[in-house]
Amino acid sequence: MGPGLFEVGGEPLNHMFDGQALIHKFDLKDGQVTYYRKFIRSDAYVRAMAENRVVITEFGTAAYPDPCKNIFSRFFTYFRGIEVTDNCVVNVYPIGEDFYAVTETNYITKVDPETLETLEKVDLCKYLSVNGLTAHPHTDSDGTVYNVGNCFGKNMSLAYNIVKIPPAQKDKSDPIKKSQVVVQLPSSERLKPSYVHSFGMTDDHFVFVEQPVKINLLRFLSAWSIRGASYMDCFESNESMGTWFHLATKDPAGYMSSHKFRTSAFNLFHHINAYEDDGFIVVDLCTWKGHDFVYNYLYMANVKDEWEEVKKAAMRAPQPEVRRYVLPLDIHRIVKLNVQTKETWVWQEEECYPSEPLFVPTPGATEEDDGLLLSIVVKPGAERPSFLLLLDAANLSELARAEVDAIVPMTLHGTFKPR
Ligand SMILES: CCC[C@@H](CCO)COc1cccc([C@H](O)CCN)c1
Ligand SMILES: [Fe+2]
Repeated sequence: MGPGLFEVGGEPLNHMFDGQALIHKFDLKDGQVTYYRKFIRSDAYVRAMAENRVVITEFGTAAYPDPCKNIFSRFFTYFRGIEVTDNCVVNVYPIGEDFYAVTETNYITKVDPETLETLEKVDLCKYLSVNGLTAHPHTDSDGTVYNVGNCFGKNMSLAYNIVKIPPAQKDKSDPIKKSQVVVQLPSSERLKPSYVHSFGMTDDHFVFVEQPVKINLLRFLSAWSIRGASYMDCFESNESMGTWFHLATKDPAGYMSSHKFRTSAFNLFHHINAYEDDGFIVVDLCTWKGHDFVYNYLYMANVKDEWEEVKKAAMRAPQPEVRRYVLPLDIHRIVKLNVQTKETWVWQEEECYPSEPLFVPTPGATEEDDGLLLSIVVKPGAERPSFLLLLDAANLSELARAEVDAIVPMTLHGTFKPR
């Protein structure tokens, strides 16, 4: 899938993601490759061709009111709200035995993978409480499709919904009719959910990265009454949140509210990989440093100059950086991480909640980790619910514990005072 037409009725489409959806097929058969392509007959495309103008507002191009309509009908058009675009310019993927061309709104378009014909426009809002789904689903080996999308509904605080679409049905019914929201994730800011382009999935977990590129809902939900607003006008950067990682379990599906992690600000479009390793979730991402929206560099104007100039300008734009984040699944433990070798040592025990460990160096020590770690551990429900733990700071092996006959409420910080 990709954009194939950047001008309608002599009017340019402003942004790379506004181009009208063109589906391409390279057919490899008997040593021959045959290339086919066809414009998707989305409503956006069909109506633009019929009226010879941009009728449906695209990602970075606002549709202008119908010049043939009088001022009153144009006035009421504004208040009918946006006609969400179905220009499925981004990807094509299978759901059950069908193939859908998609963008990131609530409209997906069933296509015939043989003839590239446009078959049916499907409104996901009929089956799911989402305003859209990403163009990057994950598909399990059994054909179950998982995806995530913004949900502007409700009280707008549960802003991201992970959905599950079952595999092809024996009774040949449409799997989309059996799709469901399996996890709801909270937004860092009630009225400003993050733009989401993709997510991570391991055998047992979902990884959702909440980036500092925000959709200003007040602008988005009112924008269409303001002349000439497009989706791109509704984004803004949160300059203080950094980037948040959220985790959820897959089966049973559930948000892990205690597993929130935060790092420096970056734009994220594509997860590379995510897998589980020895109690950690390894997340590989293609990141773009900073909170300014990288899509601001993708206006067509930036690529219409002389090609050498365009290439120079592209090098001045933000550059992608592959990053690996390793998230601990069990965070009720004491971890030592050698930041050079990435080697880790762990002390943990079921239902134990250790305090911040205190380091006590061995007198005369020369090695930085030659000494003891002291931690006050709370073990709710145990016969002796609290103990002082002594660990060898070099490898976190337990040297001793002193159980006390009292419930020690959780502690924050402390100091070791030598005799
Ligand atoms: C304010 C942003 C709204 C979200 C949908 C709500 O979940 C994105 O909406 C569009 C609309 C048009 C084209 C696109 C393209 O897919 C972008 C590039 N992948 C996205
Ligand atoms: Fe993408």
